[in-house]
Amino acid sequence: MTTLTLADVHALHEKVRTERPLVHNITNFVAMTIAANVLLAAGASPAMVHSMDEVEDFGRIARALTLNIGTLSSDWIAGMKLAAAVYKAAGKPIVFDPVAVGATRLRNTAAADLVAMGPTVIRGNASEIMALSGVAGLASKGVDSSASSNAALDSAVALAKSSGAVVAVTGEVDYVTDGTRTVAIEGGHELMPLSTALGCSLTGLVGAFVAVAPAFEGTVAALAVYAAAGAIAGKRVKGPGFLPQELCDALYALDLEGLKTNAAIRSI
Ligand SMILES: Nc1ncnc2c1ncn2[C@@H]1O[C@H](COP(=O)(O)OP(=O)(O)O)[C@@H](O)[C@H]1O
Ligand SMILES: Cc1ncsc1CCOP(=O)(O)O
Ligand SMILES: [Mg+2]
Repeated sequence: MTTLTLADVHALHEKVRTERPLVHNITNFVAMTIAANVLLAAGASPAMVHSMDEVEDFGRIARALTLNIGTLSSDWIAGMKLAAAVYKAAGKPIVFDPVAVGATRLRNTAAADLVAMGPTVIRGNASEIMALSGVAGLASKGVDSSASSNAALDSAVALAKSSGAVVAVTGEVDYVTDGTRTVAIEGGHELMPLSTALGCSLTGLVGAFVAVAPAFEGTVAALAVYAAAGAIAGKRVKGPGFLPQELCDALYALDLEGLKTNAAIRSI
């Protein structure tokens, strides 16, 4: 298998910057502003809209949909299902972020239903990917992971096989798998989990990349770009407070040199 190179990743980032794809995000209240800024800084165009009454119209103009169950309620679930059906019918990519799945019955049922609708990509932390793939007896800590991404790799592969989606499990090392091919992406910074909504924002960024590239390559590229920008930002800050702002500045300025110095992709 030929691994995506960092030059390929940079070319896809330039494609995002040139095409500026509109990404429709039904995301949580915590992430809305941070994720929108991440998408803008990386060169895409975000819309953070969740009304059921606007799904059909946005489905005509947006190039990808992201669904995030972070601040869930019953009416939002109905809106997400409608949106998933509209984008699926239009043949446009859907990225699903199963925030805190495993913590409540509402989330477990909603996540299972959304996975059954056939998302293009599922992106979550280790605990979420393990819970979604059916690992029993997990103690959920809510939105934060209590496991390493390495421990979730088998679950990610199993989930990719059972769902047909490309699965990205993030953490100290990120992994992307379609059930057959698996790559690891290194980079990022240990402060990233201490700043809220950076995972949710990455899910939005995956939406932008899969709008302009096939699901597996687009997901790897989005994670590599984010890993490099996260590493650059982490070196600039004194703590988590200004990390989102530095991350946006790093995404905005990211070039091939910055990618090569701060991220790595390897086949496993
Ligand atoms: N220990 C770490 N070292 C480097 N990067 C990390 C670390 N933990 C998380 N990240 C990065 O933070 C981002 C969010 O991942 P994660 O924390 O797993 O998701 P979530 O915020 O949904 O829990 C990803 O880009 C991931 O690579
Ligand atoms: C803190 C919090 N509570 C509900 S959603 C949310 C944001 C979670 O963001 P992330 O999964 O990117 O850490
Ligand atoms: Mg998350």
